[in-house]
Amino acid sequence: IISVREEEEENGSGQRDDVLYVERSRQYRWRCAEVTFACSDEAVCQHWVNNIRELLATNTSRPKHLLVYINPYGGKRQGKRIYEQKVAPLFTLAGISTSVIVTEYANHARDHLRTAAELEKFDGVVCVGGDGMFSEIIHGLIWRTQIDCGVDPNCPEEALSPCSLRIGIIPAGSTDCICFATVGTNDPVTSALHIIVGDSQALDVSSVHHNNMFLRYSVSLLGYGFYGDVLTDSERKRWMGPARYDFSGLKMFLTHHCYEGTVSYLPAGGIIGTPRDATKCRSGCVICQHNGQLLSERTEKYEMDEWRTIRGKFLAINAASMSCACPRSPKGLSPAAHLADGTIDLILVRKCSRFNFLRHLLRHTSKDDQFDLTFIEVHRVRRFRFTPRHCQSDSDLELDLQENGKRQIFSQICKDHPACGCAPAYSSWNCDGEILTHTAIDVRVHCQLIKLFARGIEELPVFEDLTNPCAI
Ligand SMILES: CCCCCCCCCCCCC/C=C/[C@@H](O)[C@H](COP(=O)(O)O)NC(=O)CCCCCCCCCCCCCCC
Ligand SMILES: Nc1ncnc2c1ncn2[C@@H]1O[C@H](COP(=O)(O)OP(=O)(O)O)[C@@H](O)[C@H]1O
Ligand SMILES: [Ca+2]
Repeated sequence: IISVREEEEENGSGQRDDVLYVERSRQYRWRCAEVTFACSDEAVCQHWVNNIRELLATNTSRPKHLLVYINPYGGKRQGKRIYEQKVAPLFTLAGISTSVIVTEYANHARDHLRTAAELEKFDGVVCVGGDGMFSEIIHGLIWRTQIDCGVDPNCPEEALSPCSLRIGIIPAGSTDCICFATVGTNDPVTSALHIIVGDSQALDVSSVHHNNMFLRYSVSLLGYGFYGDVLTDSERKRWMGPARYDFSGLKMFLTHHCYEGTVSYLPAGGIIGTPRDATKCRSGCVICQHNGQLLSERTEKYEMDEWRTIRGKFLAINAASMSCACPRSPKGLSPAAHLADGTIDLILVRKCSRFNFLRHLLRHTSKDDQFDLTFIEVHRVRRFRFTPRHCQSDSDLELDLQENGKRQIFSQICKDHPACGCAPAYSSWNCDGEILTHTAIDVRVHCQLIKLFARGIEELPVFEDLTNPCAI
């Protein structure tokens, strides 16, 4: 139930109650529906209304005051309109009060959250925008929480304090994969209803460091090579809107650059689940519950796991903290990844032909397994490091020089003179849609650090039969 309102019958014969409630619709969408109860005895009617209101008021998981940030420039620049027309009226109906901030510049929301007075008077934060805007919000919120709890947010070894404020995402960006992968659809009304009913979904957050210096947090995709290059190229084409990713995607597919480097990772031992599982992370996921519990009890256990190292030439290195499902790929980059199990799926795409890379890409859009190819490796990890070949340690470099002295010198020349048309030595990291300033990184997962107003994707009934209320 969203809310209830009473009305006098027009002919004065008793009273009517209109109950607004959530109705499930196709493809994980939710809608606001209305049912009217009438009674000739006004006292009985009033009793119904009071009871429902009391029940709603005592429900502590439902938010009453929300802090809303709108990015007016995300996606198709419709954030403000979407919020005002589709979301605000529902919040009003549900009796939720809001403080709304329309951002004026990049990082406005992040900086505001870091310093906002009386943050504790809110029950949650709402982000109207895309993955980049969501990233701003978590950077503000996580930083603020650590300072308030006396934890050093810059130290890579610190156990971070979980954030108590939940975050709601109203999708108004270009990819919106965090919304899609936690709700099942990118629909502002559905997201608003998940906020109103007070849903809660924990989410893992990865911290990214360079030489013990904090760079950023990530919740969806950390991608080097292909996805890094697509993002770098697409930023110059923001005027194209969300289509910029398809354009740059095709361009970088044709460019076909591969990058050399070393990946080392700490496998996620002792947990259940693998990246090749057929079971997916769904509402109330038992794997997330089990692994989350395990991690909170035995932190020293996985300290004993051994680091493994892989050197090679890669078209892409993708670290998916969640499935990264989005409208472009409804099953996502790592279909069996979990939202809150404390692990990342590390996907290595080794150098291969354009034809083979296309086969891999196309499988993101069909039911075929994108990992079932000889040049793909996937590992479930808790921590990983990456070093591009050209900034390895001196001893590594000496080894490389002995191996291939001439190439080393030539690639340096190429880096200084990019016009020579030779392949670049470095890509960049795409961190939830933002470019990282460093290529050598150390990544660590913080299990269930934040919470969303969502419940994970719901298991669909075998037949999505909307005429049968029992089936939904
Ligand atoms: C040929 C079809 C290939 C389809 C492959 C699709 C895989 C898509 C997986 C996308 C994972 C996205 C993970 C999320 C990233 C976002 O954080 C991030 C920021 O989002 P925001 O703008 O909302 O703030 N978004 C992105 O980095 C965008 C990545 C989009 C990649 C699109 C790639 C398209 C590839 C097209 C290849 C075309 C080859 C055609 C050859 C004939
Ligand atoms: N008022 C603003 N002006 C310009 N940029 C902004 C503003 N508010 C937020 N941003 C930035 O816009 C970028 C893209 O936002 P996002 O909502 O993710 O849209 P998209 O999905 O289209 O990339 C983010 O990096 C965010 O920091
Ligand atoms: Ca995870």
